Amino acid sequence: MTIYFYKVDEPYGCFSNFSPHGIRRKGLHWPTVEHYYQAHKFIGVEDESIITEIRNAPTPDEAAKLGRDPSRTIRSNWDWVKLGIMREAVLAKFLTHLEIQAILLATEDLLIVEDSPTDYFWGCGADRTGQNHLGQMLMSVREEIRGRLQEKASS
Ligand SMILES: Nc1c(N[C@@H]2O[C@H](COP(=O)(O)O)[C@@H](O)[C@H]2O)[nH]c(=O)[nH]c1=O
Repeated sequence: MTIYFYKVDEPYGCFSNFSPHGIRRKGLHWPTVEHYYQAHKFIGVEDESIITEIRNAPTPDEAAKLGRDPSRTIRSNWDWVKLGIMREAVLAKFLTHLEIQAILLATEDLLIVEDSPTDYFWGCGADRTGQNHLGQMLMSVREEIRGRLQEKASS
């Protein structure tokens, strides 16, 4: 069995970066992982006010829209750093919100796939041949949390 997810209001919607599970990083609150991810496209760029604008966006869709605005220049090393930034945020999300941590752990060793019809990097794309980096990340976070809990139980 494979777990497919995409929209927040569909099964396993809590695995989406758009789910309403905030994280705290370096003293700041981020309403969703998507807000955090999109804002980090602009660290070190000339006008960093966009970072606050994205953090304050009323919805993750609005944050993504701002982050994807083609008229703005994103940091030049984005493709090198985006996986690390996303993992940090996804791990923080599942360490913070125990009710969704339980949902993630209950998937045991099942394959998790972001069933995005358009995204062949984070998701599987329309024909399901995409790289599924978000699904892979969720499985790696699942493994890490499982290890941490085992360590805690045996100490
Ligand atoms: N879930 C979901 C999306 N997918 C998310 O989009 C992000 C990638 O953004 P980018 O690097 O700017 O292309 C990443 O968090 C991926 O999981 N996109 C959407 O427009 N709506 C949605 O409900």
